[in-house]
Amino acid sequence: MANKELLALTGVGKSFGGLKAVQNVSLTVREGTLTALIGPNGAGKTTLFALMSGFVRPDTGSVHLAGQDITGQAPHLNARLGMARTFQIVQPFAAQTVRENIAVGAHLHEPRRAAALALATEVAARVGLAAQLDKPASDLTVAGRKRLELARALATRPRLLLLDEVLAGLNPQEIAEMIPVVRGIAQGGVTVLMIEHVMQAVMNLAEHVWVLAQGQLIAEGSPAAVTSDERVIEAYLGHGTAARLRAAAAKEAA
Ligand SMILES: Nc1ncnc2c1ncn2[C@@H]1O[C@H](COP(=O)(O)OP(=O)(O)OP(=O)(O)O)[C@@H](O)[C@H]1O
Repeated sequence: MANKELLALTGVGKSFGGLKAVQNVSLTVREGTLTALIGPNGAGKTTLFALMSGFVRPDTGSVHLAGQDITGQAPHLNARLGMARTFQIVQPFAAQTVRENIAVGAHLHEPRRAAALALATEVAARVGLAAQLDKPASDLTVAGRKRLELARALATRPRLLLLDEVLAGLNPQEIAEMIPVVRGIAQGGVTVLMIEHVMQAVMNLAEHVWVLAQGQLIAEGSPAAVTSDERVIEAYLGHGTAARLRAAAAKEAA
């Protein structure tokens, strides 16, 4: 039997002035899945995350979390319902330790300081930051900051985690090290939806992929299916690319 619907978007749209950043997007994220949202630069992915999580109110359509209408509801209320989000640009409290930074997330459900710090320690182990807990956040490398961003979100004990390019800016080795961290989070029972440009990670991790181009969903399916979809190739590489690639392959085979 298919898993329960956790997040459902119906006809969601948002314009900025004359620019239709997201248009009529409907999709359903099922509980316990690890899925991805991909698309060329400026396709509307981050805006769609903002619409899901309440940072931006949609002009049209609705957003439901576990059956509850949360359309336009403020992010901190959505966080209480179990939705956490990371940001592309990581901004830790630089002077605070890694443990204290993670505890900020833990305070969502845990008012007691000692308990929040204990949860921070536990979460740090899940993202490979256990050895860095007492360092100031400013000492972390880019890869470390990405892990910290993940840990802060995880410390809110989310049911649904929205990851906005957690692999951006990492080198191939750091990416390879981060992939099992993300998989481990999903295996721990958190539903994960990630925006990701690193296709190796999408192929490796996602069981289902949505493709956004110019604000609209143009394809969805398994990673293998969407990356061989002509509309997707054209959206990334420009009109006529699929035909050119086919012609080049035919020429090579001849
Ligand atoms: N607050 C805003 N005001 C005006 N325009 C915006 C705003 N936020 C996003 N946009 C525009 O909406 C479009 C979609 O942007 P968005 O950041 O959602 O795309 P993206 O797919 O996340 O891109 P990238 O992969 O480059 O991060 C872009 O043309 C962007 O310039």
